Parts: sequence; C-alpha cells; structure tokens
Amino acid sequence: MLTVALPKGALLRETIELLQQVGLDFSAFLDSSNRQLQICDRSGTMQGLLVRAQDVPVYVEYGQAQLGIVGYDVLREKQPTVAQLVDLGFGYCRMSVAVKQGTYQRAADLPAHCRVASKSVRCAREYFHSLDLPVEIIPLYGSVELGPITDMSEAIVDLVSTGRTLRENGLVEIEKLFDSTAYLIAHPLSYRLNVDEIHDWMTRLRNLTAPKASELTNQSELG
Ligand SMILES: Nc1ncnc2c1ncn2[C@@H]1O[C@H](COP(=O)(O)OP(=O)(O)OP(=O)(O)O)[C@@H](O)[C@H]1O
Ligand SMILES: O=P(O)(O)OC[C@H]1O[C@H](OP(=O)(O)OP(=O)(O)O)[C@H](O)[C@@H]1O
Repeated sequence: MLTVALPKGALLRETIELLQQVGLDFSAFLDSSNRQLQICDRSGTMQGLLVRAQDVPVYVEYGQAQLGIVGYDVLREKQPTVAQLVDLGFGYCRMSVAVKQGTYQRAADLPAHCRVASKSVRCAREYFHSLDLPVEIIPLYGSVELGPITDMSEAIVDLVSTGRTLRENGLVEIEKLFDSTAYLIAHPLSYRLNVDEIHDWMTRLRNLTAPKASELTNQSELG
C-alpha cells in the first residue's frame, strides 16, 4: 500500500479536499479531536502521515512515504532529492522581500551588510548572493514581520499570500523571488518501483488541477 505524507497547517484542508476528489478520504485529519498521525484512508487504499509542512520532503526522501504534498517554497528551501510530479495549483503564495514603508524601493537599494530576517534562510541567502549584495541573514521561525518593526532587520524574505500581514504591520513588498503552489512529490526509487500506480494517481490529480498543473516528464528530474 502506498503512503502519502500530508502537510499540517495552511495546506491541509485543500490537500484533503483534493484527495477526496480522487477517492481518498483522509478527512479524519481535519477533526480537531483526532490525535492519530498515521491513518488509512476510508477506502483502505492509501496510508496517510500527518507531518509538519517542512517535514514532508524528509519522509519522502527517506522512503517512509512514497508520495507527499508540499509547497514549492519548501522544495526551494530544502532542495530535497525527490521527484516533483504535479503542480497541484492550490496554496498560492509568493516568496518576497519586504521592508518598512517609505524606506527602500528595490532590494538592490538595501545597504551592504544590512540584516534580513527570514524563515527561509537558503532562499534569502541565494537571492542576495545573486544580487551580489552581502547581507546578514537572521534565521527566525515565525512572525518574521517583527524584524523591521523592531528595527532588528532592514528587510525580510517571507511568504506573502493576501498581503494582509504586511499591510497590517506597515511593510511593503519590494521584490518577488518566486511563486509557490502545492506540489505532489515522490521518492524517486519508489516512483520507478510503483510507476503504474503512481502514474495513475498523478493522472487523476493532474486532470483535476489542469490547466494549471504541469507534469515533469524529464526523467532526470526523477533522479
Ligand atoms: N499565507 C500563507 N502563509 C504561509 N504559507 C502559505 C500561505 N499560503 C499558502 N502557504 C503554503 O503553506 C505551507 C505551509 O505553511 P504553514 O504556515 O502552515 O507552515 P509553516 O509556517 O511553514 O510551518 P510550521 O507551522 O510547521 O512551522 C507553506 O510552505 C506554503 O507553501
Ligand atoms: O499575506 P498573508 O495572507 O497575510 O500571509 C502571509 C503570512 O503568513 C505566513 O505566516 P504564518 O501564518 O505561517 O505564521 P508565522 O509567521 O508564525 O509562520 C507568512 O510567513 C506571513 O507572515
């Protein structure tokens, strides 16, 4: 039986609703009284693991789950050795640079050696490296917007979805690093071993999410 790692948090409800449309019922994970982290879907077809969003690629990389659903931002940050099978088209957000209103207009205007707070340290570092601008990245686990508000940092690199958190904290977005949506990922070897079964799920999910979805057909992507 295949196992899928599902992300707690912002992506969970839409993930479960999407899987319901292909006949996999993991709605027990939405029940706040449920504390079970590993369940079988109601039809007994697939096993599900409920994990933190950042940990989805870890379970897939180690082969404990053959499949996973995770935000593209996490894949960019963690660079796991997994196959990116289908862009599922939901969970849209973008990774952006933001600053206090009325300070800087472009990331390139930030002073060298300034501080940038972020939960996505690798994305932030790579972006400023690409600008050839040396900065000090301050790693945080949340409420990143407080960086500029408290004057701990000049800028942040963070996810923006509606933009409400930035607005309500007097910050503005000055650059977009990349867009992010949820992806179906797979363990590369499991993909090869279960190619028919996984391909079947891929096709069903892709048909649901088309036209946004894009399947990676390049075999090198599958490791
Ligand atoms: N407004 C949003 N803010 C954050 N993430 C979003 C948003 N909209 C969609 N997402 C997606 O949801 C994923 C999970 O985000 P969530 O905020 O639940 O977890 P997290 O803060 O990354 O991790 P944790 O809460 O476990 O520390 C993100 O990786 C991203 O792909
Ligand atoms: O543009 P918006 O729709 O306002 O969403 C963006 C906010 O959501 C995320 O935080 P999250 O809710 O995960 O909380 P956290 O800062 O504690 O991680 C992200 O880090 C932003 O702070």
